[in-house]
Amino acid sequence: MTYVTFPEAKELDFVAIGRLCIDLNANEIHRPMEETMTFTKYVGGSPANITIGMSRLGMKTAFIGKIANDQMGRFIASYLERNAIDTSNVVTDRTGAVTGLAFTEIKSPTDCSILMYRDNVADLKLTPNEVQESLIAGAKVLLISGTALAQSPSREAVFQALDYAKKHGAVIVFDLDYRPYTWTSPEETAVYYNLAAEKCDIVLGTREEFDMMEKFEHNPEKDDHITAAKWFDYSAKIVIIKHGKDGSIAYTRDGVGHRAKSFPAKVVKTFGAGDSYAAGFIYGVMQGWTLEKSMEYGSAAACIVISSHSCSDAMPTAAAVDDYIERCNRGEITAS
Ligand SMILES: Nc1ncnc2c1ncn2[C@@H]1O[C@H](COP(=O)(O)OP(=O)(O)O)[C@@H](O)[C@H]1O
Ligand SMILES: O=C(O)C[C@@H](O)[C@H](O)C(=O)COP(=O)(O)O
Repeated sequence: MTYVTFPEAKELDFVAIGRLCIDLNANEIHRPMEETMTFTKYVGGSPANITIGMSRLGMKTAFIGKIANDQMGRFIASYLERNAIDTSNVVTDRTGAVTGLAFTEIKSPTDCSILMYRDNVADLKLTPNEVQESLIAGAKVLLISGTALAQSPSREAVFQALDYAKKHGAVIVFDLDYRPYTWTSPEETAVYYNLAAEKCDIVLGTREEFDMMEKFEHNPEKDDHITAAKWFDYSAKIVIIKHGKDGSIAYTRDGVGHRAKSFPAKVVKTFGAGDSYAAGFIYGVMQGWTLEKSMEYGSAAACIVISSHSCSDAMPTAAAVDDYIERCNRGEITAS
């Protein structure tokens, strides 16, 4: 059964809009940030990670965003280019804005946190008139990410991109990617998330992220069915609610909740799971696979990334995901 139809005659498979940042992942793991002395630098930012994941899986990709006019911004642009991502709509800021930094703390495989430095960041300065209509017109999928809605003018740039995607028939994916520190109030957050979600074909988020969106709803039991059903009155065809290592459920308009098996992983850190899952899942549905198989693919990609030190740089190729699934099926990989 096909739940989403992707436009065929478009040369670009996937374009994402949102933040391009730097992850600084602790080298000395299993200790608090206070005791961490060295970090490894990677490209970061959830939509950037997903785009790198899609590119590694063999998809033709592009990114719409804004980078700082400094060494970090140039590092990001060159990493995207080396990963075959079209950067023609990656704009350089001219106002002195900086690159967002995410310092990660890896206290244990289950206790990880992120310390964000996001004052005056370039990514939130993308303006609507910098979004290229022609790029979105030529793409099968537009992915938006919630953090870009946190401030103007990036917020308006995302709504402009949504408008172009609707006009040109791109499938719109919304990764909720809720990062509270970028927002000023829960009410503002819920309003803008809901306005954007109304326009999207596929909505992906954790239970906690959907809870945030239900600020003005009545769902006391945090029932996934109730959460998903709301979006089928708008544009959504698939709503995925993720539950960490307990897996995820994809709801469809027929009321069915599709579940897929998850895989064991030797977990180094928890972050990066959602981004790699999104890349694997979107890749799968674009191949015409069942939702279950696509979710499995996303889960296996997530296992590879959480077993690694980075998010972006660890994004697997299709051969690596296939190999991981085969090794799990042969019982060669066990949980940590
Ligand atoms: N410890 C784990 N072991 C195996 N798979 C995991 C683990 N944590 C996450 N995953 C996989 O990654 C997916 C997304 O993870 P989740 O933690 O829900 O997202 P996010 O990183 O956005 O919070 C899950 O649905 C699951 O398939
Ligand atoms: O999104 C960011 O700015 C930081 C990411 O690069 C980071 O590594 C991360 O948190 C990944 O998010 P997740 O996949 O939702 O766990």
